Amino acid sequence: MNPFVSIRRELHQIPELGFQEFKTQAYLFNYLSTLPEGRMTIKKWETGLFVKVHGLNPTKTIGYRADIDGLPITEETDLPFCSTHEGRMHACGHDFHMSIALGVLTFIVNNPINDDLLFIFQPAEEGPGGAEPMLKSEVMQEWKPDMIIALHIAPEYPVGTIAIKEGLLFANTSELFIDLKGKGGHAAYPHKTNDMIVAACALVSQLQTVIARNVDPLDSAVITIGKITSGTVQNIIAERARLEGTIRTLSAESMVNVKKRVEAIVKGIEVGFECEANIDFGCMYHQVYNQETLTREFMNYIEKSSEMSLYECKEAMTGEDFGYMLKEIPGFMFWLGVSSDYGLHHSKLNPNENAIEQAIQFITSYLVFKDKK
Ligand SMILES: CC(=O)N[C@@H](CCC[C@H](N)C(=O)O)C(=O)O
Repeated sequence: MNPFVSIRRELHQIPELGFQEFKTQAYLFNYLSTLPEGRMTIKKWETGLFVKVHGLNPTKTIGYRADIDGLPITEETDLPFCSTHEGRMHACGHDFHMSIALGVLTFIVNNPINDDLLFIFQPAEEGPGGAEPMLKSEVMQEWKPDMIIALHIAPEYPVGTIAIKEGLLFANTSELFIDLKGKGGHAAYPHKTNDMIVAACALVSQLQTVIARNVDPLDSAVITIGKITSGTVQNIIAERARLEGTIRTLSAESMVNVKKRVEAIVKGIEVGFECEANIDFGCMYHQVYNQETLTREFMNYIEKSSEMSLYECKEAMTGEDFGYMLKEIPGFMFWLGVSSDYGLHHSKLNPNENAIEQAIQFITSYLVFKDKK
């Protein structure tokens, strides 16, 4: 078996949430310690790592970022190497991202190029966001790369495909947490209570009118409520409800407008249901915007290669805090086809592992091409 497939399987078994990636960090660190000393400098940052691979005669530094956190999902794949952490799963492919990054890093350590490379193993991409604080860290300021790249697995594309576009690739995002507090009581006396389950249901429906009626149909936005918590038992009217969700917009202006509308609607619920409401917009991610020249050059490189097919995709409503890095450092992100029947954030996501070796070879050859360019 390809060693980086084994590594992926080992990492797959130990998914950890954002800023709790202690075992993952130790695993990465231990692996890196097996590589020849002298060619690398490793610096720990929170639960992540910066690894500088020293070039032979550097004129620039190329950054490569891999995110390392898992999701609060109970895995349902039945794979022999499925998650050993209850209620946690690498359901967004970060196990792939890490093993591919280690494969590329290993190749370059053993076959040095002229330029320096900076590998960034970043915690907390799923939230609350590790990219922005990592970018502001002293290490990054000292080792700031001249360009930076990252990939994300794409279950919907076949292995051997890279999907990418110039400019906007991923949306602006904001988390959304809404707490409602009313008056609970006996199920048989609704007139003496303010039922927060009824209020929460009304709120979910009304929030969808923001997308349908307040956003230009030629723009795009999403409000998803992914979790509602409320109630204690079947015959008690719920005093509290909590809605957890996310807002996505293609433009930064739309995000401001959508948030204003969310606030107005929540105010209306407060008045209409005589309850207290609190909104917390949680963490926000800047859009992922691919720098045009570097992206076009990469696309041309794919087209000339026999290893990968290029698919020029549309932008997606997914979010990625890599957007913060791209805001300050020119570069791009791309989708790597891994053909899985189940999508990202699904408990049965099962990406095709053949994509790992292919990606390592392709990215390595691209870095060699970029060397000294
Ligand atoms: C690629 C991907 O799936 N990223 C996540 C990022 C989540 C950001 C934040 N927790 C939010 O929900 O807004 C995504 O859900 O798109």
